Amino acid sequence: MKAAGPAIVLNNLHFSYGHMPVLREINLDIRHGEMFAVLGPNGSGKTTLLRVISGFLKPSMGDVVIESRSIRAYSRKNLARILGVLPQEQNVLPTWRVREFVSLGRIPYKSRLEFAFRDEDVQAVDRALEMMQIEDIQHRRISSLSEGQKQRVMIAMLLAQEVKIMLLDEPTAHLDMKYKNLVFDALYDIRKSLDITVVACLHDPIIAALYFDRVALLKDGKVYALGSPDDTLNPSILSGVYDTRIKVVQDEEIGVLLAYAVPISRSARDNVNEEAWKG
Ligand SMILES: Nc1ncnc2c1ncn2[C@@H]1O[C@H](COP(=O)(O)OP(=O)(O)OP(=O)(O)O)[C@@H](O)[C@H]1O
Repeated sequence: MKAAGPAIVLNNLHFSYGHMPVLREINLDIRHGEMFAVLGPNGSGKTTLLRVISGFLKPSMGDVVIESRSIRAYSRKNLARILGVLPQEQNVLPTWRVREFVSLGRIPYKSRLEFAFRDEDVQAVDRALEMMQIEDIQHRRISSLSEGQKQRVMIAMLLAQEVKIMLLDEPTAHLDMKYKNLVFDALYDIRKSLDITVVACLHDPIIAALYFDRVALLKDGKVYALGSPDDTLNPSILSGVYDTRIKVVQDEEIGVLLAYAVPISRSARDNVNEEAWKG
């Protein structure tokens, strides 16, 4: 049954590393089953925001509410049954085999006394391997995989964990175009069928436009814009966030806005008025 209220609420969230403020006045409600993208320039606070939402970092002020309860009220194990994190940097023992690693997603369902795998655990691992199309490499060691294959293994582990909320930090950074879409197509489908909420930090506004319901654009640790991809991924907002010239074209076939930064060398060559893009 769907829980009442949003999946995640951030109330007046602030975070500082020492004396350096990184997140300021963040107020967000993220709905159940929503695909929610966080975009923004390097250093704008995206990873820090995910770490605060995951409970890895404690906010200096404000609160994180997960499924209507403050994150402070959860034990680590209970939180791990609801929320799974794919960090940007993964420390994975290279000697693990793919299937063993994906099976770690079942640990939050085990007690200290019972570690045996039941049928439901085996099925969850099989489903996760299939969704990420990595059944054929399930017996290989992680150290022998390409970066893109490793990334799919990491996501499969979260799928085996059967979490309700996935926090993904640049989940497809190492993937080629085909596998980028494979990962987001899979996430798009499973969040619909399993009502999973996906929050992902991204650098690619095209992926945000293709797959995500809403986008928060961060700048200097604050929410600069929030709304649907159509409302936020426009040249005026993007140019303001990234402080460079952004062009947006409409894809007629799939009806989404595709945004990209215009190379400065090309702007100069085409004699573009450099002030015009600032809108
Ligand atoms: N462990 C840390 N200690 C001190 N400062 C940090 C730490 N981690 C990040 N910062 C600083 O906090 C700010 C936000 O960093 P964060 O990694 O959250 O940004 P980001 O938007 O995810 O960047 P990127 O797009 O480059 O991954 C940056 O100025 C960064 O240097």
